[in-house]
Amino acid sequence: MLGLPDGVRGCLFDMDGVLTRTATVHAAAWKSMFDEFLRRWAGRTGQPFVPFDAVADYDRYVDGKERLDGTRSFLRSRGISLPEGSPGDPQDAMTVHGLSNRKNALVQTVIDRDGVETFPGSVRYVLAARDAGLRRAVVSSSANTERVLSAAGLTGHFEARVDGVVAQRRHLAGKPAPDMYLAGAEALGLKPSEAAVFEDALAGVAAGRAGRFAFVVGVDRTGQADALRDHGADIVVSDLSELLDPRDEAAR
Ligand SMILES: O=P(O)(O)OC[C@H]1O[C@@H](O)[C@H](O)[C@@H](O)[C@@H]1O
Repeated sequence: MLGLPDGVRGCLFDMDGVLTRTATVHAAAWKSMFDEFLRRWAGRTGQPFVPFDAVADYDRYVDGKERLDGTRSFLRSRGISLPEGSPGDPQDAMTVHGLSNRKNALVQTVIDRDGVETFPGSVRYVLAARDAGLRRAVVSSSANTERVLSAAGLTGHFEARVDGVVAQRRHLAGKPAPDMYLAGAEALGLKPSEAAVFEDALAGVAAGRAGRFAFVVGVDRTGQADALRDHGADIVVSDLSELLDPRDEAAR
């Protein structure tokens, strides 16, 4: 049913890049923040300025991870060590929290200004899953999940949400650890062997694999199908509508 193996009773959807067209908003905000920082860092250290690559660096170090983990992971890739700082740090502070706060301000400005677009094929899939009696949760590293789902008009489509805010409150390890997806399955009353994971990020498919979920669907929006498979996707599609029965699509 719906392109899923028998025995699957629920779906765990990542949000940015799977349900909503917000992965590009995040990638642009990361680039803008890191390039500002890297210019300052080059001026301070005398090393050349090498910009953040919004595709390669984003996919490898940042995508799918909680905000602070993304900041730490990219800085580590450049051999840069900054103090952690604290959550209230100003946006120009040269700390992990300061850089992360700057990136979040950029994301929120764009979301509030431009709103959020969905992927129509994903919305059709979620509705088909509901009609088929499958349970549905959103499992996103983003602390802006509630805001994004609401701006996209999707809030009512899901029975549970495990996001960056919940993960912090419950001390859940971020993706690529499986903990957030395990919490999503639990919130739906399902075992991992009864749930499918839908992910566009390498860290996310790795989390699905690590949690031994029934099925991991890799959603390839950027031409990284092989990498999604290598990190744990059982199947890769470019849009969730590919998993829908064309007859159901015609009737919808
Ligand atoms: O900064 P936020 O909204 O808490 O989101 C954290 C991360 O959430 C993930 O869903 C995105 O793939 C990342 O790009 C993003 O950085």
